[in-house]
Amino acid sequence: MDFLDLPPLLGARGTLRLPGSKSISNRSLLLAALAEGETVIRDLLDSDDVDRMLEALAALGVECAREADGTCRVRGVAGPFPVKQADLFLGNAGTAFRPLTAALALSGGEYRLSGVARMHERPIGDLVDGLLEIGADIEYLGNEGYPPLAIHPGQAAGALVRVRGDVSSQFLTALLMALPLSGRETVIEVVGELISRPYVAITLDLMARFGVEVAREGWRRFTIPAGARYMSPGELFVEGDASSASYFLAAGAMGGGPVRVEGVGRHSIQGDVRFAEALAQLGACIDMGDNWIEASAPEGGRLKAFDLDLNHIPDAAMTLAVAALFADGPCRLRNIASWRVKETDRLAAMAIELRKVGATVEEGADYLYIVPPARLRPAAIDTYDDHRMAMCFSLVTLGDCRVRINDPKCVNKTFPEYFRVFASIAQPVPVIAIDGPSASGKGTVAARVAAELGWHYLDSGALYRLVALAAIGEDVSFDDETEVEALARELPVRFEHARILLGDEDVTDRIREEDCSIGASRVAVLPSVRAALFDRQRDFRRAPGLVAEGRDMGSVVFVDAAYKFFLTASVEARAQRRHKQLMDKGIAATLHDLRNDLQSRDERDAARVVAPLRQLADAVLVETTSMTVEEAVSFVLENVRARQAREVG
Ligand SMILES: Nc1ncnc2c1ncn2[C@@H]1O[C@H](COP(=O)(O)OP(=O)(O)OP(=O)(O)O)[C@@H](O)[C@H]1O
Ligand SMILES: Nc1ccn([C@H]2C[C@H](O)[C@@H](COP(=O)(O)O)O2)c(=O)n1
Repeated sequence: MDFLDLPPLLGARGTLRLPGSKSISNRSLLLAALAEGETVIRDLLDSDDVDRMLEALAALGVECAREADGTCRVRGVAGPFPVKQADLFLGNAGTAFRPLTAALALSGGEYRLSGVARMHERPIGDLVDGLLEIGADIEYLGNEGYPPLAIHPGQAAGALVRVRGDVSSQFLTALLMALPLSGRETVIEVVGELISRPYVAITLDLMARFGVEVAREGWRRFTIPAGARYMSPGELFVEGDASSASYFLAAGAMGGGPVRVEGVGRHSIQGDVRFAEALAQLGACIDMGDNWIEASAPEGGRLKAFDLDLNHIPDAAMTLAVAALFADGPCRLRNIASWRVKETDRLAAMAIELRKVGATVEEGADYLYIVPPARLRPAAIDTYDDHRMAMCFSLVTLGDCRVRINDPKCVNKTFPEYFRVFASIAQPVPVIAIDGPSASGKGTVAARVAAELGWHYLDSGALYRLVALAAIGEDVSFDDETEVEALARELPVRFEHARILLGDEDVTDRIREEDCSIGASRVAVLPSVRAALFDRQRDFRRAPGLVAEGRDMGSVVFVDAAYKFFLTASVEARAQRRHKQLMDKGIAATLHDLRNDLQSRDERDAARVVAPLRQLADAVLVETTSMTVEEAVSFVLENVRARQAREVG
């Protein structure tokens, strides 16, 4: 399984340009295709769902020319599609599948529409029923009520059509966009309460831009006038995606901010801009311009607990489920039953994954009740082939908590560049990685640098020494990888101030003895032991920062460390330092033996296949043979501070 590890963050701030709205992109493409004249669509979203729509339109005889800058020129066919036979694969793109079903039912041809397995689990029966009512001929090729579909030439002709509004507003959208093809006056009556109304508002707004004005009586009855024909508006700009904006606005509210998104603003036609209002209700500071929105943390720092009906912003509401983890009390998200028929059953998926990071969650038929944990827990998040799950859970990192996002490429559905853009506003908890050979002084220097900065300190070598000690205690051979790995996974270790406890035993000095030194370098060559200690080491990364020392801090465990050093000294100097260190502790050793032992450990550490000791190209060399401890500490601190100053400047 492909995955992406995201580090814990100190905060978020910055400005970004949003990708185009998926809803507007796919609606615009279809309307431009059915219209008379050429439409130049600017800032079209570049994503999987839009690709599916473009492929379908090409197969149906519509010329669409896409340019690198996000412009797409569509030569409209001025009515039903000219190609009368086609087999269309629409992936998991609901915004392509539903409207095309309706438009093809009125195009008088033989068509087959299919998608990925999940698309075949998403209901379409209510739309098909509406189309059958007006004379369309549609056949289910799999399960009744679900894709795939075969559409045959029918007599679809308008008049009166009824459609349910309480499962997906896309059914109504599909009928609205397709029915002008009949040329007759058609009335659509919504049965049941219409959900996600803002999405229908987008449809009506875009239809009007293409010259078709729909008369609306509340949200129950819509009349398409006789003789309605789509006419190209010439040029059309796609707004930034308001649902995608929600992750960044939430990041600003949860991570200090300000975070500004460009591409949507107070005149947006997308309902999800109202996510900003919801955030404001949680106490976030929101500012809005014509084409931007900005969010910062509440005055008191913490978001307020909430109980909200979120029917009007079903997609952006998912972001609030993660925001609930940052609230000052339990939160309720109500009226979100539509989540169950989206890319996955989002109610179930969200509940499962929120629990993984420590929340207590009650999952109702149409609500979630979320009790935030006192402290978030690192977890590997499953994303269910749902782009929004992946994007939402990236925000957990703002709780000083690392997360692993499984199958991160699912964001390609709507926002292929998401993680790159997220990284551009993220402020990771900084790491100073100090690697080097034995007895070079890296432990002494790292501990002092950490104390000076008030950061956390990781002595990664101690973990390998502890594994060696556990192996000695359990009489396990250092070469028995399976047994040693099991010990490494279960290691009952606690770091308490300057003391190290294994179980209840204080082993701070014991692990420095020679048998543990040699054992540590032997167990450290075992790949599964290194893997077993990987997350344990990464858990030391906490605000305000971490100084980590060892052999592979900069190369493997904290590859993204902001500051990397390679601290070394001649083997002679190191042997003398170790000799003095042992003498001071009253431990007998000869300089000759220590020198040999250091050399063989260095060779083993440098020669092993996994995570060998080496100086990285991006690590600053600290050659300490003729430096005092104080000089080495000052060198590291000055280097870090100089770079911090450059970054701020
Ligand atoms: N620049 C230095 N000059 C002189 N002595 C030093 C210097 N740096 C460290 N020392 C001393 O060398 C000894 C070994 O240092 P330390 O234990 O920090 O090394 P290390 O690289 O962490 O070793 P190991 O990898 O075995 O854990 C300590 O007693 C320390 O005080
Ligand atoms: N990141 C690390 C840290 C240590 N080791 C190995 C190599 C050493 O021989 C042994 C003990 O380390 P020390 O306490 O001397 O720093 O553990 C490693 O492979 N990777």
